[in-house]
Amino acid sequence: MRSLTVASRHPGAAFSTRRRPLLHPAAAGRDSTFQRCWRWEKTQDSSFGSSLRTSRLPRTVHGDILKNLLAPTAGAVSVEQAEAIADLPKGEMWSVHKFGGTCMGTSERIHNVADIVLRDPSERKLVVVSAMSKVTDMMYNLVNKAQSRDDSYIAVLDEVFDKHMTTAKDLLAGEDLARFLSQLHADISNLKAMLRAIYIAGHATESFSDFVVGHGELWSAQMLSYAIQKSGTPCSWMDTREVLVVNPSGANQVDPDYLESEKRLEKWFSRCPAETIIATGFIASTPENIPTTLKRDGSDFSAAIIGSLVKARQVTIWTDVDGVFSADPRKVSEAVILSTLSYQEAWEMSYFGANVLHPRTIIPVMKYNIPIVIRNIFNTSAPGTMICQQPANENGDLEACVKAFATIDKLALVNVEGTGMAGVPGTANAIFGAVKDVGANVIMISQASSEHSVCFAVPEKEVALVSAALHARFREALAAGRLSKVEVIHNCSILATVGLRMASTPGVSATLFDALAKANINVRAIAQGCSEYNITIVLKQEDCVRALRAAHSRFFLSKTTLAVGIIGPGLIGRTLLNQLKDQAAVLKENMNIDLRVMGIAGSRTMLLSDIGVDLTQWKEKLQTEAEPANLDKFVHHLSENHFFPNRVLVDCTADTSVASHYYDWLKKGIHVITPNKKANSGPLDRYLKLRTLQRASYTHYFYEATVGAGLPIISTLRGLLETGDKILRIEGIFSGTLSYIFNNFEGARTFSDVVAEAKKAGYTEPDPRDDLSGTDVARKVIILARESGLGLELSDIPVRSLVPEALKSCTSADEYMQKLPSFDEDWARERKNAEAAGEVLRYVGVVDVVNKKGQVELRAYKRDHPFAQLSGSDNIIAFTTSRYKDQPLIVRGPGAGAEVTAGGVFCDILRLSSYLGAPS
Ligand SMILES: NC(=O)c1ccc[n+]([C@@H]2O[C@H](COP(=O)([O-])OP(=O)(O)OC[C@H]3O[C@@H](n4cnc5c(N)ncnc54)[C@H](O)[C@@H]3O)[C@@H](O)[C@H]2O)c1
Ligand SMILES: N[C@@H](CCO)C(=O)O
Ligand code: NA
Repeated sequence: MRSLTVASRHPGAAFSTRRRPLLHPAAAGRDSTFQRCWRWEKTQDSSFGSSLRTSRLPRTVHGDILKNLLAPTAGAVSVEQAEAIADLPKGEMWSVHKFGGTCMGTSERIHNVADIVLRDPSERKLVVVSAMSKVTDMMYNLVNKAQSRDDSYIAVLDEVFDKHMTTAKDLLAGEDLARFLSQLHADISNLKAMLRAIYIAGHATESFSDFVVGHGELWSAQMLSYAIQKSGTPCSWMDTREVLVVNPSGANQVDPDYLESEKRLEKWFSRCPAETIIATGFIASTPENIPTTLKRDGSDFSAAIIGSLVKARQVTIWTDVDGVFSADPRKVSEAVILSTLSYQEAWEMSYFGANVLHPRTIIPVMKYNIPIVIRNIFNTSAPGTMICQQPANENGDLEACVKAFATIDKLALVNVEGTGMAGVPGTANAIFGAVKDVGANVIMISQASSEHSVCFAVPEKEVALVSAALHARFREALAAGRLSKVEVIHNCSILATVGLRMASTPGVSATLFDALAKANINVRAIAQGCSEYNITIVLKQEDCVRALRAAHSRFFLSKTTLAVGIIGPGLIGRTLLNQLKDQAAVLKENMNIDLRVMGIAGSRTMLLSDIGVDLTQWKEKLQTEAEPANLDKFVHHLSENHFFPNRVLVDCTADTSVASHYYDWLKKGIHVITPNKKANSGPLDRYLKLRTLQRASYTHYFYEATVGAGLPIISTLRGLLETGDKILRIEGIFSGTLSYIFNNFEGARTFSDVVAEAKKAGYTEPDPRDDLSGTDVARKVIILARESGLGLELSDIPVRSLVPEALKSCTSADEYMQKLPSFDEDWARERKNAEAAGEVLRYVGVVDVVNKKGQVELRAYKRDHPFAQLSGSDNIIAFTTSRYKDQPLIVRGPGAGAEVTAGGVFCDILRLSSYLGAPS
């Protein structure tokens, strides 16, 4: 696979390749790596080629000239080597290699190629080579210049000469060098004469051009052959125009004539029995012996055809990538090299933009089950990818059924709809006839069996013509209402999932669509042929990379990648960031969960990252690299990062305005996790709207830490409800702060001291009056009440406030804390009254589900009551239900504090990961 470039499916531009812009800044940083991994193949039918092929001379005239010109190279096999061999040597002993232009780029590389060939222990080796890199383009260029009567073709030809002369001088010596240079001189002077003729005529025929261009291969084959001979191994070179016979079969395509080629090959072998043969790639002859080429990827094709003619043991295509990737590694950093691919899979992959091997390259070898191995010449330790009949590593699991993913961008969907199509033969014919008439290429087609609509994808640049043609073709049907519309959906992409064994394995498509649904990706159209090698999905172009990553991670790594945005790096937020920092590597290693904090937003500044903030330095970076906080920009940054299929915002503020955005975030497909109680205890209609939206979508909203911090309160309640238990009453101490205060308000201690201590310990809300006023507990009661199905508002809960009337008007938490000691006397009195009765004070909340009520109050409990036994910031929550009627289900433990709360939020993040497909 040389590039994962999407080739346009336009008939005329079928094989042009274009380098895509780098998509991932992280990938840009690794440029050197993927330079190596993703080579951009030179285009052999470059723009020069097409213009050259338009003018034609009568075959007989220039055919003769060319036959004569061919004569000098026909002597490539030395007479001394000629020896009659009765049978063409075939079978297991042949190993075929193909080295592309990059492999043959310099004398050093040619030397390296020679080494690789010599190291192959096969009895017989046939090595197909391309021209040195850039030479084919230079050759087309000089023909183009000559036919446009541009004198500078001579300079280009000199350049070509110099390049080969310098390389040969580096590589060869003595007689070999002299022989090569004399051939080179002869060829160049022939070419000069020929180009001069083209210059005078002002045009070149396709055959003239092919003849000129093919010299690149003739020279590289000779140089390699001499280089191998230098080591003492007999080696001949083959001008494949003598052997390979092909017939033109349409625009830019040829069909090999296997029978004729086999005969000629037999003849060639009878003259030259060498065990190591270097053959020219790309070039061939017509049945009339007129030089031609095998067009794009021609050398791969040459190797495959020759491989099939000699029934080779294996065809190795040497290139500059380690093998075929499971997806474009620029888009999916976790893409893996596939050890095997079936012929059909390789075929599908190349069609879908992964330039694995041109499909036609596979046809000749497939017939004889000859494996093709793609290997990296710059990394010979990599085993490469073997394309063969049956993938070798079958382990029967679902994941192995899907081999790879590919994408095609810049498409439009066309939808032709109407009731008049059903049961009317010829509708499809009329639609696609109109499409053909404007020369557009149809990439996928989908029609439901109701026959109510036909939907198909074409390249975006062709859709305007297609739409106009369809409107013209169906004007009457549209006017009469037999067709309701011809609709175009722009900016689409295709995601293709490829795998031979999808056909026989249930659940593949379910898994695929599940991964997409969880990444909140909308599927516009689907196509799967009955071969089931491929499931094609059309989606919005902006979703394409995310879809690719979601699907890839689901099948290949089960790695759930989650982009996390953290809002409010206060006590809980920063504790969570530290916990994430400590645990991220373990999660990645053991659970295949890749958590990336893409941004941290405080109230004044925010820090954004495209690949994930370095959590060992987030605090410093939030100082030095931050920008002014802007929540819209922050959310946009997270949602527009298409490299991460799943996004979650973690709201660690206590802010009502932040909470008011949850609805929009969920709507955008961003999951929300929070310890902030404001959304669930705010206005009931808003809460219900939020829950309704979330329940109807694939987005998740988790808020375990809003009640009892890290204690499993919400999840316990959910478990009871979802399994059909009936909640009768929930009663408990829900405030860590107030629990701490009353557990420690003993002996000589003053109330204000203990409050200050709770604040210092991180139990209180940012403003401790939220705790002391009972509002915080009331919010928790509301959250649990609503969770239990009660439609209560915060104002429905009677609350006993512990904030003295005089302090309610304090403008800040600090002022409140300063003034609090003046009320210590009052508190001491209340406590003593309780103690006199053998009781303790506890601040409790009640959800009375039976009577649909909630309540928050300060109560006195006997010393032996479970509520009197608490310590620290313990919460205790008792669920009385139909099943737990006599003895309530009790959850108890620290219900406030940085570590336990952040731990509860972290737990929600992992819960989300497992909902998204992380292993349990
Ligand atoms: N402390 C606990 O034990 C505990 C337990 C359960 C739940 N909670 C909840 O956790 C949340 C955080 O509590 P905390 O103790 O960390 O509070 P905190 O005051 O230490 O942190 C809140 C942070 O949010 C920032 N912030 C406020 N508004 C913002 C905005 N609009 N945009 C960006 N940032 C904003 C603040 O600057 C601050 O850094 C609260 O909702 C609280 O109810 C806390
Ligand atoms: N301030 C809260 C934090 C936990 O929600 C408490 O004291 O319980
Ligand atoms: Na909890």
